[in-house]
Amino acid sequence: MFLSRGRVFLGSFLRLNMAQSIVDSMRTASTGTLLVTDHLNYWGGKRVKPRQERNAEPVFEPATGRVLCQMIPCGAEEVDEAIKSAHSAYLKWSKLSGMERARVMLEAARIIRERRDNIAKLEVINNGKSISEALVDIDVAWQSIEYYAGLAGGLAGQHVQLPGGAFAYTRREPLGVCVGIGAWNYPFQIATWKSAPALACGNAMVFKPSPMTPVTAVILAEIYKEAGVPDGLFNVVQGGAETGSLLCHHPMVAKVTFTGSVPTGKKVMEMSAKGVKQVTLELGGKSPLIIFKDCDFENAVKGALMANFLTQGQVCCNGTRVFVQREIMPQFVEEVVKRTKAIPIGDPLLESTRMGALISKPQLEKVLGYVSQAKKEGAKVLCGGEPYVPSDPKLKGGYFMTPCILDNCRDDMTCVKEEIFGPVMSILPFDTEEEVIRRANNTTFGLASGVFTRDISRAHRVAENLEAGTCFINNYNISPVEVPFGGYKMSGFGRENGQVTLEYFSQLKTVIVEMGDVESVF
Ligand SMILES: NC(=O)C1=CN([C@@H]2O[C@H](COP(=O)(O)OP(=O)(O)OC[C@H]3O[C@@H](n4cnc5c(N)ncnc54)[C@H](O)[C@@H]3O)[C@@H](O)[C@H]2O)C=CC1
Ligand SMILES: C[N+](C)(C)CCCC(=O)O
Repeated sequence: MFLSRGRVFLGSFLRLNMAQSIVDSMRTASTGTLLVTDHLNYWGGKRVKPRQERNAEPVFEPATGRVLCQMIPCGAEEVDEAIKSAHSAYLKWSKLSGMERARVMLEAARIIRERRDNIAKLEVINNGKSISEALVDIDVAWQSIEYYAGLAGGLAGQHVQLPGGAFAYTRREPLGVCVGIGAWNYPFQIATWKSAPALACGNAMVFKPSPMTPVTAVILAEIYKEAGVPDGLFNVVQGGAETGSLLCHHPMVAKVTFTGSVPTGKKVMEMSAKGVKQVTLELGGKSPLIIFKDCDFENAVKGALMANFLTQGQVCCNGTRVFVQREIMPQFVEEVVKRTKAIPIGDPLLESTRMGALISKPQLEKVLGYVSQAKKEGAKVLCGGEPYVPSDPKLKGGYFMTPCILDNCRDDMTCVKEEIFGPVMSILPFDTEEEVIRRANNTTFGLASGVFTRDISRAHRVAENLEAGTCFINNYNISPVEVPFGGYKMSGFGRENGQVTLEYFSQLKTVIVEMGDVESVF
């Protein structure tokens, strides 16, 4: 699979050619040196050259602002080819036993584990997050495949006895060709969270990454192929809204699983409704993190940082509304500001870096815009919220900013109501449990929530009353693949991870068997 051909150096850049192992070459790659010229589409078991070069969009390396590659969107014919290739693989894959599918998936998980360092590096170069985080993302990715491989052999129906010796049984069957549409914040991990349960159930998938992060999903496609899936089982089509909408409208698609913003999620649901396709929507959030005065203070401070600053704050489930009980507000603010100021920002490929670059210049500007709007509305910036230029000259064109803490916030401020998707924490004081639950739930979102307290009754009472798909007690933003993840309210529906996700990628057929004679009323 990963044929190693000679590298071509262009000036000081490392240029990678088609079929050359990007992953293997990552060992020597550093920030500011990589150019990807491989074809980024993948179907029928191989990388596919774009049919036309029209509408190419440059893809940037966030840490340097340099062009990393071109993203060339797929048109209707290409989308159709990818879906047909998926359908033919589906016909073979769906006939295998769960155990047979599991064996192939375990091999894919093993290959990812073996190449984790290099896949993580490529993710960092395309996404801008720190390598320490990207390594965790890749681990969560192979764990997800391993987990669903483990469940594949257990997929089964039910036997039901009926009168007169008749009986019925149910077969748990796949849906067919599923479409995955991903966001740019966890490019490789999202592709596995969607494909692992889909493939375990016997489906095929056509995956469209975000146009800003096109490079690692195709590595996953190559790894699945190397592990032994039939050609066409997992395909990658590149593109933005237009390609995404071609996928959602295609009559051979049975289901769409989407991660991204609420407005796009609504469109995906509308388009899917026309073909009565199932949908899973994993959308944004504005999650509350509630810190009671009886918390373990050290853990609560760590939790607040974890809830806000992973992936430069570009995480859907972030706990960006940090409610702190008034009595501990001064100590909390002091400690959280001290630690936020100490976060090392810079070259995301350095092990010591804890915060890299935001995904794009427009995203950086949007986040900085939220900070100035917050100031106008009366919030006080305790630290950060400024563009940041690292001392390393190669990073001067990167999209960096200093992580920001906002105080003097009110529930009606824009920074408290809207998803910022950047490193901006809003701190809000509260007095009572009843009050904080009401305020925490006063949002159209409902993805996640968190509570720090030593009082176990209170912890479970708060968890019960928060309107969100996840509640973290005394931690935040850990992502065990064994438990369901997904939204309440406008944060979406359907789940990813956990056993229940098998339900979202399979359907039950009832088979009724008569053992006697037909009793006809005619
Ligand atoms: N919940 C989450 O994890 C994420 C939330 N967001 C939020 O969304 C904002 C904008 O980010 P975007 O990447 O532009 O999110 P988006 O929701 O526009 O895009 C997500 C995915 O949907 C695709 N898409 C866009 N329009 C489509 C259409 N009409 N039909 C089918 N697919 C379509 C995109 O190409 C991308 O692959 C962010 O600033 C953030 O607030 C963004 C990414 C992830
Ligand atoms: C991995 N985790 C839990 C921090 C975030 C995953 C959800 C997302 O796509 O933003």
